[in-house]
Amino acid sequence: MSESEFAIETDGLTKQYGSTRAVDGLSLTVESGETYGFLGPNGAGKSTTIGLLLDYLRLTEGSARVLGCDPRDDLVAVHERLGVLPDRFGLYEGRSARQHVTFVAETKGRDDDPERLLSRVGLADSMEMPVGEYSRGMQQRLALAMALVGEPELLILDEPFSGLDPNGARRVRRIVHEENERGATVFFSSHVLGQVELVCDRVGVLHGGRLVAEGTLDELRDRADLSGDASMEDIFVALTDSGVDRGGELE
Ligand SMILES: Nc1ncnc2c1ncn2[C@@H]1O[C@H](COP(=O)(O)OP(=O)(O)OP(=O)(O)O)[C@@H](O)[C@H]1O
Repeated sequence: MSESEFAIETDGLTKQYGSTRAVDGLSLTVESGETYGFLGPNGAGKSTTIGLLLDYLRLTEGSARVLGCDPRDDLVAVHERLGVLPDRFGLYEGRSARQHVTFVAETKGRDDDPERLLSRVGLADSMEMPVGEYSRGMQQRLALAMALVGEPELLILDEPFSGLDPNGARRVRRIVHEENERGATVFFSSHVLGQVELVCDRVGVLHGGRLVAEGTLDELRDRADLSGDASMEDIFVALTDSGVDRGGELE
């Protein structure tokens, strides 16, 4: 276990692509054991941030720590303790879901039961089918099952609700709850605001590569000057569409 109280810490994290600052001086902390929703409109920099946390991308400035480790130095150690649902995941079309999960378990040196994990994501009945025959939502759920292998300390999920029907989304919400109950930290990006509202302890709102707000839903409502029954969508629009100062953080 890490000695850090933070599962994720970034300080001035920046990624420059030519003239585009995809992530611009991002400083955020995700506490161990919390469920943190990383929200932002298309192009806000969510996937780029996740890529930097996982060292899939090289940062331009600043720093990141994941489970107390610098991902640039401790890549293998960090990845063993992580479950990741990437933005773009690759599957072997001719292989079954069972083979995919078994492969991940072997790679991580774990003995998870593939059937149990695939049941959790609702794929038990189709786990022997070639995944090339899966729908988009089924592939997404398989990718989540692969992320769950080895009871990771930290789950980093890029848009876990994309492509899911309401039943699939409900199942994923339940998994997020269960993983959190078992003690895992869950960090996920989304623009599906309703899902974020239902599962997150805290939310960070990214806009133009910068954190425009961070806090509990109640704190964000206050910051956006909205009433107590304002939805996550109201908050999101107020914070990303108005003149709220960029980079402000909640107390
Ligand atoms: N490889 C790249 N080269 C140049 N610009 C890039 C590259 N990858 C991302 N960008 C730019 O960086 C910015 C942030 O993109 P990113 O994919 O991180 O956003 P996002 O919040 O994940 O968006 P979405 O919700 O649409 O997935 C965008 O302006 C995007 O065009």
